[in-house]
Formats: sequence, C-alpha cells, structure tokens
Amino acid sequence: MTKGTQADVNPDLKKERLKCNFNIQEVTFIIDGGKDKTLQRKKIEDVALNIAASIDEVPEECLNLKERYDNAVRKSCVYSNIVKNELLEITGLEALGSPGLRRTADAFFKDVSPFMLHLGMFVPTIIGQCTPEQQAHWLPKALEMQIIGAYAQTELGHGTFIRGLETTATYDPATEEFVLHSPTLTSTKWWAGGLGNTANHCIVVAQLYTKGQCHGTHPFIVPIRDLDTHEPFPGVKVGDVGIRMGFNTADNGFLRFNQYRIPRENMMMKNAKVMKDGTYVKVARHEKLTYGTMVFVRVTLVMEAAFNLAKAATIAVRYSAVRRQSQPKPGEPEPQILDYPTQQHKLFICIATAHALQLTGLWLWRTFEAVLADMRKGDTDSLPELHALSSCLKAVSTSDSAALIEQCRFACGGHGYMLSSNLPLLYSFVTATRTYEGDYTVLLLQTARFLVKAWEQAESGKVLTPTVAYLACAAAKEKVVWSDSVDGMIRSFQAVAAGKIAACAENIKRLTKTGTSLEDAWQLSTVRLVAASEAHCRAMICQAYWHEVTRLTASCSASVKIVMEQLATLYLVYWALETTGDLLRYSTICESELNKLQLKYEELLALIRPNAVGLVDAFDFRDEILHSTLGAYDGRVYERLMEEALKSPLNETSVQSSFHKYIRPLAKGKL
Ligand SMILES: CCCCCCCC(=O)SCCNC(=O)CCNC(=O)[C@H](O)C(C)(C)COP(=O)(O)OP(=O)(O)OC[C@H]1O[C@@H](n2cnc3c(N)ncnc32)[C@H](O)[C@@H]1OP(=O)(O)O
Ligand SMILES: Cc1cc2nc3c(=O)[nH]c(=O)nc-3n(C[C@H](O)[C@H](O)[C@H](O)COP(=O)(O)OP(=O)(O)OC[C@H]3O[C@@H](n4cnc5c(N)ncnc54)[C@H](O)[C@@H]3O)c2cc1C
Repeated sequence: MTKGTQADVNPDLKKERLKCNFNIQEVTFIIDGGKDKTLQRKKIEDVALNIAASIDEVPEECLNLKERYDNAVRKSCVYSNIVKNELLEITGLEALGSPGLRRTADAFFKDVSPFMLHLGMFVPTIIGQCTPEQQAHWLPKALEMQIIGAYAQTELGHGTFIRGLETTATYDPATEEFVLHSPTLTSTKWWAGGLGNTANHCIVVAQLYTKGQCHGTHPFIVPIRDLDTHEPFPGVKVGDVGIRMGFNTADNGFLRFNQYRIPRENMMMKNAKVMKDGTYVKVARHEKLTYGTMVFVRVTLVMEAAFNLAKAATIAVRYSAVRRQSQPKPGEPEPQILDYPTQQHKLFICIATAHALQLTGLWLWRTFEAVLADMRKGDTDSLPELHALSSCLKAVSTSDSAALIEQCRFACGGHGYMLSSNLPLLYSFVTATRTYEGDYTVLLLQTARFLVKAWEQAESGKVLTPTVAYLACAAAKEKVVWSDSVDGMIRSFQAVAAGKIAACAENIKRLTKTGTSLEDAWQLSTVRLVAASEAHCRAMICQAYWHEVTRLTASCSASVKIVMEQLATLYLVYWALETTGDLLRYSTICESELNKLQLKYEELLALIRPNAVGLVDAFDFRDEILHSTLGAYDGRVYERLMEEALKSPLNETSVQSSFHKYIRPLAKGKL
C-alpha cells in the first residue's frame, strides 16, 4: 500500500487506524494463504510497480477507444517483459494465474489487458490439453511472448451449448492437414479476448471430422496472423466485436475460416489423437476432459471474485470513514457515514464475503490440485464432484461479488458513480464474470445434476462424496432443530439445501410417473433446481469459510481470532436472515428466534465497526492497484476528486469549439 507520510493522512482515517484492536498483518497472511505468500506477493509488487510505466498521465477513461487500446498494448508489453524477465523467476510457472501476478497486473490496467487471455487461457490450455512433445514446442514460444494467443470457443450462435458449435476441422490424410471452416454466419467465433487485433495464434474449438465421421468438439492451435506483418493469413477473417459494457481494452474478437489449412500436429492431442491415416484414437479416460481449461478457470474465478470485492470494500469503507453527512443529533457534528448502522449493513457483509470467497477459493484450489494429482495417475473418479463444486462456486461467487460491488457503489453516493472511484469499472468487469466461463443459471443446473443423483444415492443408503455427505442425515426427512450456534446455523443451511434437493427429486419422480419424459420433467423443475443448487452452494461456503477460519486462526493472536470469527459469524447470520422463509420451512426456527437473530446481527455490526478500516487495510492493496480517488490509503478524497476532474479533456480549454459551432448560432437564430 502507498502509505505516504502520516501527516498527509485524513484525520478521521488516522483515528480509525488507532482504534483497530488486532494485528493487521496477521489477517493479511491469512488472506494471502500464508506469510510466505504475502512476502512473495509484496516482492512481485515491488519489482513490477516501482517503475513509472504503469502510470497514465491522462486517465485511461479519458482516451478514445483506439488510444485506450494502443495504451493497453504498450503497457501489456512492458508488463509482459517484467513477467518474463523477472516475475516468473520468483513465482515459477505453476504460479501463472497466481494472485500475486493477478494483483500486480491490475496496477497497469484499470480495464482489461489485451494479453489477459494469453496467460489466463491460452497458456493453461497448452499445459492441460497438449502432449509433452507439443508442450515442448508451444510453451516456450508462448512464455517468451514470441507468439500471442487467444481462446476461441464461443460462436455467434452458441456459447453455452458447446456440443452445438458449428466450426469444422476436417482431416485430410492426403496432406496430413486439418481444414478449418466456418460454414454459417452463426459459426463465426465471437467474444475471444485479445483475438480482434492482438493475437497471432488462437486456440479454436471445432467439430472434428475424420474418415467421414464427426467426433465432437476438440481444441486446435491455429496461427491466424503473420508473425512479422501481423496481417491475417488468407482464409482467415478476424476483427473486433464492437464496443462493450467493459473489457474495451481487451479487443474481444470475431474469427471466420474459409477452408483454412493447419498441420495435423496442431490438434491438441493429450486427450484424443488423429493418426496420419485419419484414424481417431481416444486417449482420455473421461469424456469431458477436453473441458479441462474451463474447470481450471472456474476454480480461479472464485478468488478473482473475492479479490475484486475486496477492492470495492476497501474503497467504500475508507470513503465512509472520511465522508461526513447529515445531523441526526441537533447541535452535534455530522457523523462519519460509517457510523450509520445502515451503512455498516451495506459494507461489512462485503468484507465478510470477500473473506468467505477467498478462503473457500483457496480450499477449492487445493481440491483442484488433489483431483489433478489423481488424474495424473489415471483416476478420474473425483472429476464429477470437482465439476459440480467449481460450477456452483463460480456461479455464486461471481454473482455475489457483482451485486456487492454495486452495493459498494451505492454506499459511496454520487462520488461512487465517478469512473475515478473505480467502482463502475470494477462492476463492469465482475458482472461479465457471471456470464463468461459458463453462465450463472447454466452452471447451477450442472451442479443440480450432481445433487439429484447424490440425493438418490442418499435415499438408497449409498456412501456419499464429502461435499454432499450431509444429505445422508437429511434423508431421514425430519426438520432440523434450529440453534443460532455456528454449527447449528450450518446444519440448518444444509437442511434447507437437502430439503430443496429432495423436493426437486420428488417433483421429477412425480412428473415421470404421470407420463412426462425425464427431459421435460427436468425442465419443469429447473426453477427449483437452480434454487436448490444455490442453497447447496451457500451451505458449502458457510461450512468451508468457518472451517478455514477455525483452522487458520488456531495459532493466531486472540484478537485476530475474535475479529475473524465475528466476520464469519456475521456472514452466517446475514444469510440466515436473508433466507428466513427457507429456515421456517426446513428448520424449527420460530419468530422469537428470528428476533434474537436480528439482534445478534446488529450487535455484530457494532462489534466490527471499530475494526472496519483495519479490516480493509488488511487486504493490503497498494494505491496503484486500487486506482481510486475515494479509496486511497491517505483518504485525500476531495483533493483527488478535484485533481482527476482537472485532467478531463473537457477542462483543457475554457470554451469548447461546439459553443461557436452550435450554441451561439442557436442563440442567434442562425443554426
Ligand atoms: C483469465 C480468464 C478470463 C476468462 C474469459 C472468459 C473466457 C470464456 O468464457 S471461454 C468460454 C467458456 N464457455 C463456457 O464455459 C461454456 C459453458 N458450457 C459448458 O461448460 C458445457 O457445455 C455444459 C457443461 C453447459 C454442457 O455440456 P454438455 O457437453 O452438453 O454436457 P451435459 O450433457 O450437460 O452433461 C454431460 C455430462 O458431462 C458432465 N460435465 C459437463 N461439463 C463437465 C466438465 N467440465 N468436467 C466434468 N464433467 C462435465 C456433466 O456433469 C454431465 O454428467 P452426468 O451425465 O453424469 O450428469
Ligand atoms: C466479457 C466476455 C468475455 C468473453 N471471453 C470469451 C473468450 O475469451 N473465449 C470464448 O470462447 N468465449 C468468451 N466469452 C463468451 C462466454 O463464455 C459466453 O458468453 C458464455 O459462456 C454464455 O454463453 P452465451 O453467450 O451463448 O449465452 P446463452 O447460452 O445464449 O445464454 C442466454 C440466456 O439463456 C440461458 N440459457 C442458456 N442455456 C440454458 C439452459 N440449458 N437452461 C437454462 N437456461 C439456459 C442463460 O442462462 C442466459 O440467461 C466471453 C463473454 C464475455 C461477456
């Protein structure tokens, strides 16, 4: 964080920091995943950010579209050089998507880097979908930035339904090449980040045809532009998809092929091969291993959601400590808006959710690594559970994060609407994460498939996998006895999830018994299935969050343990109050217990209040990463707002040319 001198710090923020009663650094270590991770992150930030290239003289948002893109490419190149020459040495290859690198990149771009998909999906797909020989060929080139890649799966006509993609890759044994073709308008690849103008290579997901037979979608590495001239190759049509709500520096692109040929070896062959004579050989032991990059990215998106929400919470809490408004008691000074319980209600759940998602995200990452290790030994048994887990966690974390970032903007009143607060850009970025890498509803329905099967196993007394083990108790169909202890609340959330899953399974059974097809019965139950999946995910987050807090604070100082437990309890109570209807239905909770719960919530807000600024300081964001007039460490909110306003191109002259062209002629009746 950029602390400046104490003398520069807003006096209210200074007082807030004196009030903080826990060791901030210890909480930072927990959030980063350990002291070593914090030190590594700081080292990365020091190396990358102590150069001026990350700083824009004119704010990014004041440039026109083309200037913004060019500036983003310039900074991407500077940043890539730093990653390649210095940072990978510190982190190692496995840390490519690591929070340290991710955070640092954000200092360079307010919006999104045109290289984001290169490191975010192109390189991970080479690692996950190529044979060792193919990796040896492509990976060094990609890491050295000799080639720049995008990931083109989605088409104009299909994003969700991958099996419906229309781009074809037809094998020609005569030349040992694949012929890529876009047979219809809707088969045009659409959306891939970095594809429009930046990438010279692209991973293309296409329907594989050989010996006259279609074998479904497979990934191919496709050179699309000449490395020297950057001109698209004949047979390739590529461009930008047009202006978007956010991501405008990420040149999301379209791509069409006209009978375009690539060598056979450019098929990514870890999971399936086409031999020289055109024989198709399946290598993978699981049908869906070609979807592996998506699972990887979904896992990382949970921490991405936490990270962006933590930024928004830092901005809004610091601003709320500086901002004073209204006069609830006559004759007394205007309070800091952070003193209003309604403001605490808006903001403390954001801090708690950032913790919940970060700790759940770290746990999910470890689960992912364990499944990967199993798969390296040829065991794919735990893949369905990982898919179910990563699908619902990606959906709920990105959705919660987007909603709460918007809440942070509301909490900052008018100034939150300024782009210089960075809250609008954060929102436009995070709301896209709810859609990409699998839409919210679609992913919850994927988890629901797993849950309904698990319910059937529970009913028949079979052993259940860990994340659904709670269904075994629920199969007894008794209402759970409510208790406002942490364990009691988690049990009740599980009872709600189990009750909803059971209701879905029963509904499907009832419909099929009366002659409805299984597919139709499923569709007729999807509104409930999404709700059941969401309830399951919430119960899982509550359990993982509490479990991790208990584990990680076991050796911490008492004050850190207290504040971490207060936040985690706040998260649980908040969600109990948000879902009272469900609790009344599936637990024994009654009105007096609900009133008690409301009181407990209000007490927690008051307990957390003195530590609020300390808690957001513990996220440890440097000002360069926050990019916010409202959220900087020193709290010079009004000065920064004025400084940024003066950078607007509309302030370069005192009179705009449009006055002479239009306004004056209008006034004179000469227009
Ligand atoms: C830095 C990063 C920035 C990222 C920027 C954004 C980049 C992108 O957006 S790239 C494009 C991402 N696109 C998507 O995510 C598309 C979403 N759609 C999908 O994932 C799938 O097509 C999906 C899952 C909806 C449906 O797939 P489909 O092949 O039709 O499977 P479906 O028939 O529903 O299910 C078949 C079985 O496969 C299983 N399955 C599906 N996906 C997976 C998976 N990934 N892993 C394991 N199993 C899976 C299902 O659970 C199901 O199992 P069962 O039959 O036992 O219940
Ligand atoms: C900023 C951004 C960046 C992206 N980057 C990339 C990239 O780099 N590479 C890439 O390949 N793609 C990329 N995408 C595409 C992205 O992955 C898709 O947009 C996403 O998977 C959703 O697919 P869709 O657009 O086809 O939506 P649709 O599937 O058409 O969804 C529209 C609506 O239909 C609903 N729906 C669809 N199917 C079902 C169903 N079976 N049951 C119930 N409801 C359903 C959805 O819930 C949604 O409400 C990007 C998208 C965005 C916004």
